Amino acid sequence: MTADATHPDTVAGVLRRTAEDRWRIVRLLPRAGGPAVCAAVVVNLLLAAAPVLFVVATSRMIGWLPQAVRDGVDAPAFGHLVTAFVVAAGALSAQQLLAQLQVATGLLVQRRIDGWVADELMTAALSSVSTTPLEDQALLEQLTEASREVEHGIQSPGAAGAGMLALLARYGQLLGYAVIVGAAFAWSAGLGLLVAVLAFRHGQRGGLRRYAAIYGSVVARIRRLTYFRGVAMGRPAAKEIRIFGLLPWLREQYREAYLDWMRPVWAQRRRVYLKPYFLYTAVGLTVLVAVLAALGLAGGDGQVGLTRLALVIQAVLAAVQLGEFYPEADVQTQFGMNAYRAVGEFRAGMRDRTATGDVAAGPAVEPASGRAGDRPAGPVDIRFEAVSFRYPHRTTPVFTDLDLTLPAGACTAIVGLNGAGKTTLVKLLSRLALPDAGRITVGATPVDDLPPAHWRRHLAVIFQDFLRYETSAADNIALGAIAHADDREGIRAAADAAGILDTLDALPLGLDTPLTGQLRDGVDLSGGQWQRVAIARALFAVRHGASVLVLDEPTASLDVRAEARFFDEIIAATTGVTTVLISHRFATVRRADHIVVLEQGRVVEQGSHEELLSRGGRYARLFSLQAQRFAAHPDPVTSDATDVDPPTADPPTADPPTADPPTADPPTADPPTADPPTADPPTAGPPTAGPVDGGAVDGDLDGGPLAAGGAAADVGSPGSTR
Ligand SMILES: Nc1ncnc2c1ncn2[C@@H]1O[C@H](COP(=O)(O)OP(=O)(O)OP(=O)(O)O)[C@@H](O)[C@H]1O
Repeated sequence: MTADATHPDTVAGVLRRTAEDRWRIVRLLPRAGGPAVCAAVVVNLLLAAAPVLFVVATSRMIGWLPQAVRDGVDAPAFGHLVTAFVVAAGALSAQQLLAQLQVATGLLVQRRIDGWVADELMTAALSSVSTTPLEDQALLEQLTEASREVEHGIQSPGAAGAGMLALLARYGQLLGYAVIVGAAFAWSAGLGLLVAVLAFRHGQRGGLRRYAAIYGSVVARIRRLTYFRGVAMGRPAAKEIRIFGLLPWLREQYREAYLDWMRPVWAQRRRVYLKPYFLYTAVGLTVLVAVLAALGLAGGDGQVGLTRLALVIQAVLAAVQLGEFYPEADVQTQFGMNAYRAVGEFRAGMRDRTATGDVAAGPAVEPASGRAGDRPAGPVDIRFEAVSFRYPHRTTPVFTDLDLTLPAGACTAIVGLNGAGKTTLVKLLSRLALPDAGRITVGATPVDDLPPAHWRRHLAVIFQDFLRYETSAADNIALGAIAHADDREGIRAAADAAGILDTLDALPLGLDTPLTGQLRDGVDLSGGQWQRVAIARALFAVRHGASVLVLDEPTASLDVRAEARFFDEIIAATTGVTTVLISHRFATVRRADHIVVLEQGRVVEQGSHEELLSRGGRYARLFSLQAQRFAAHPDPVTSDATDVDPPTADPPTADPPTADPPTADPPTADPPTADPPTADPPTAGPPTAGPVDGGAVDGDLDGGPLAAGGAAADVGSPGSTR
């Protein structure tokens, strides 16, 4: 916890920090609503009074008992005895009932506060335009701590609020017992009792506070521990753990992470718990013994009657019990306060980004309103103008002065080796990352001038790591334009265009089937089927007004037939929409209107498939390489020509081996020394090892035989179907 470091560990510093934290929690209480807080306050005050009343009533019973026994049942003393008994029994019963009410009202207060804090946290987490702040380690740590407690609700800010109210009952009782001792015996004894019990409490509670400070300082280590536990128990890793026999390795990692977390705690536990506990217990016992000794002496002298003696003894014994740990309040207030402090620090951290313009004036993620009707008058060019971008904590920029145009209503394919910056380009386009320099314009308007939520309503982006929502198939598609979730016909049309409708219709509940094996009647899909569902989500967004469609590796999980039909069935369904297609597969990109080759954050080539092939540069070589792979590794699947492209449309002569001649590689674009002609012959070796241009390993390209089949088969066919 960084806040701990800002306060010196002196008594004044501790008191100040505790007061600040508690005040912060008190200020949260109104979030639970006036009636709920009032009810909780009343219950806790009554709970403070009931045990005190019980002590008073039973003491009076003891006081009347000798006389009642002496005078018989008809005497007034017996009546007093019975009255005292009834009051004591009533106080005891009320105490039982109030304890239940304390739990119920506490839970109500807790849930309402936690709901509000969760909203605040979510708003803060989503307040930045880009996702860059969430890549900041310190900020992420605060978010982790804050959200973990809010989510589990055990040591949450709401639990701290309820715990604070529960303290009213405990300290109310303590005060009541001290007043009894003061009134029945001596005010100095009452004060002494108060001091003694508070000293015991400080020994207990102070230890917890110090423990929490250590716990806060190792929160990052807990995340590692949680991570390994999640990997070991979670479904996603279950296959690899079994295949690679990773259990012993995981066990060791978990053990190490656990020891790494606990060692600082163990190292300090004597300082934290033992020594202060002995110290404060000694102080408390001394004061207590003095009070009891004074009482004994006074009783011996006959200065204190039976009722008062019973009162004082009972009050002292009951008060001593209050020097202990309070299970309904202590852990909750300590860790709940820490969690709320983390919420505050996280919100402040996100606010700091305002200075750099990274936080939207309003909520960056606003509820999706209707997309239809919000569409620009017509598609317009999107331009990257001298855009530079570097990820935080990275020294090398991804882009330096990038200039690029995405023509309006056309399909632009972006190709490039791994790490070339393709996904980052999409992040910049959708403002999930903000340029360090340069600008992106939509028509004549800089994208920065558009409210992020407004701009994003025009975007339908499916990233490589698209989300698989554990909800119905229909919802998975409708989430592309949530305001139109009731457009069942549109959902079916999008699923149909993505080629997944028949599969979804065949599920147990059709489109209403939950797409998860974790739920009753739920069914999980294959990777390729999921990819089609994600594409359907984007198509549904387009149907409802998105005018820019971005698909990052849309065919990565599609089989060869689906990949071959991708353009005809999916891209054709979005005619007139400005489309960006990112793919390593030439079978996917070759029919795009415009192809851009990215390399190390620069556009090294662009044009149509035919133009780029005839230029004989980077694209032509990569394309040829995939074709050669196909030639070298014919795949039985692709030999089913009817599923790919008809042989007639694909004359072998259209893409002769000479498509990649040494002479087609102009020295200016690609120095011959970096890419010697002999380095790329058809028989140059295994495809994954073939060096391309200055040693760049093209094995990064996802150009397996299946992809190459489509690419090779279609060379020379008309460029675009759009
Ligand atoms: N969140 C991040 N933080 C820091 N660096 C990043 C982050 N994401 C990507 N990078 C770096 O930015 C560069 C471009 O990454 P990007 O994901 O845009 O490449 P890509 O062309 O999409 O790659 P691929 O084909 O493998 O998907 C890489 O060097 C990568 O290491």
